Amino acid sequence: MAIHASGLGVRFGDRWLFRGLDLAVEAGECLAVTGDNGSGKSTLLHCLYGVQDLTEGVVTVAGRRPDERDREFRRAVSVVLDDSALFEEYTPEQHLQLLGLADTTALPDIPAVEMSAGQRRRLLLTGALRREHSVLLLDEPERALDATARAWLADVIAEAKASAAVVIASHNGPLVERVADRVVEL
Ligand SMILES: Nc1ncnc2c1ncn2[C@@H]1O[C@H](COP(=O)(O)OP(=O)(O)OP(=O)(O)O)[C@@H](O)[C@H]1O
Repeated sequence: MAIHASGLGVRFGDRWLFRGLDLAVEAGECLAVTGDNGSGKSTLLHCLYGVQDLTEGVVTVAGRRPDERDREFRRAVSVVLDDSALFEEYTPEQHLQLLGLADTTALPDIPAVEMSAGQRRRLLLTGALRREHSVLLLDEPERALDATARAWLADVIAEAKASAAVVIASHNGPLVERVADRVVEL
């Protein structure tokens, strides 16, 4: 099982965001996490990437305890959690070169700092989707994308699912409908 979690719980102060959550996702599957603003979707993805401590429960991702400082873990797990993971002075081509990939994005040849929110999002998603991975974690991947880019996104997630276990947090009904095999509502 690529992602296995049992009895997950996160509490901030005296409020449990979620508790007693069990998850199992294998390669070839996409789990969508849905729920209102503030229900804990991003927090759950952060737990799966090891950047948020659990209050309760046990989780393994790609056979390991999530820890973003662990090279082997990072090698297996591709993520887009927010838009901060860009080098502001680097162009799309330079970003993709860092991953050993050719630039096929058709994004403008300008530094990230000058790009629009949707262009930044597409660059991050392209890097995460095209680098090798066995687990893919995407937090609101549709954020800032126009209709054309949302259609592209649904296609590339459906493709990625063939060889990876995928978890997306999303507010986008059509995307969830298209790519998700199962939905967990927080
Ligand atoms: N480190 C923290 N300390 C205290 N509260 C936190 C912390 N991180 C998140 N929260 C709270 O937990 C709740 C859930 O946040 P989270 O970002 O996981 O929700 P979400 O479902 O992703 O929301 P959205 O749909 O708006 O993106 C929010 O009320 C947030 O303020």
